[in-house]
Amino acid sequence: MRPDKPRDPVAGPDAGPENPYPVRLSGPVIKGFGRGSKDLGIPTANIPADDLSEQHPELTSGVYYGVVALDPQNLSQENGATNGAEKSNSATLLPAVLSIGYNPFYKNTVRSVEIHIMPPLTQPSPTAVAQPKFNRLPDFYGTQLNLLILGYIRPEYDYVSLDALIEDIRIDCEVARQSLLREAYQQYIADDGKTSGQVNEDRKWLATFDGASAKI
Ligand SMILES: Cc1cc2nc3c(=O)[nH]c(=O)nc-3n(C[C@H](O)[C@H](O)[C@H](O)COP(=O)(O)O)c2cc1C
Ligand SMILES: Nc1ncnc2c1ncn2[C@@H]1O[C@H](COP(=O)(O)OP(=O)(O)O)[C@@H](O)[C@H]1O
Ligand SMILES: [Mg+2]
Repeated sequence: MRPDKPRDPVAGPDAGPENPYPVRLSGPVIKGFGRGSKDLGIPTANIPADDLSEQHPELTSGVYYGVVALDPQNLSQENGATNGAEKSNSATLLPAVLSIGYNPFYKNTVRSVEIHIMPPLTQPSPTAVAQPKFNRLPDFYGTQLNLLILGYIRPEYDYVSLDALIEDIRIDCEVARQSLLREAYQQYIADDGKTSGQVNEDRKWLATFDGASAKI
């Protein structure tokens, strides 16, 4: 059960991602149990978790933050995730908060990787208020998703109620946002012209789909 104590406003060191982060994950967006939008009002893009334990033993079950890119070739033109960009080769990098594990509140028997994509950091946060509106984009099932995990937030918990789970995910969104707004993390999303070699490599990887490098 979730411990009854206040949450830290940020997670991970201010200086930037610490070993083993950044961690790269990618896969096609698949169907989950259909609860994210329906039960919680919080859509999560699920990607396959089959090889996770072998490929990434460092990713223990829990909540993480990072940056995602969706393959622009597979997104419809009206999809908000492209920020109105044409159905072309330009990938948008967006902040994300995700859960890896068995969702103890729902007692799943299979592990899942579920990513909630947040609005750009330049927009006001819709989850900073007590009556949050979680970000909703047009559906993008089947689209390739690249994810760079930059830090760990907390373990997964069971909750006394659905409202308590939703409130903790709302706080996760705020922790992810405040964590990513730090200079050493923001450079993964917004190119300030000062990015170092490895950060550029990670940004390039994020925008690469099926061997083709998309423009960012
Ligand atoms: C940031 C974040 C944190 C989450 N934390 C928990 C948690 O602590 N315990 C839990 O049971 N589920 C947690 N979840 C998972 C939700 O229960 C899950 O998104 C929901 O069951 C939707 O599943 P679906 O994609 O299969 O429909 C979290 C999800 C997100 C996006
Ligand atoms: N902000 C968002 N973050 C993640 N997925 C979103 C978002 N907005 C819309 N979606 C869409 O909603 C789907 C997830 O909804 P969800 O209710 O969790 O269903 P499922 O159980 O199939 O994962 C995603 O696969 C994606 O197509
Ligand atoms: Mg989902």
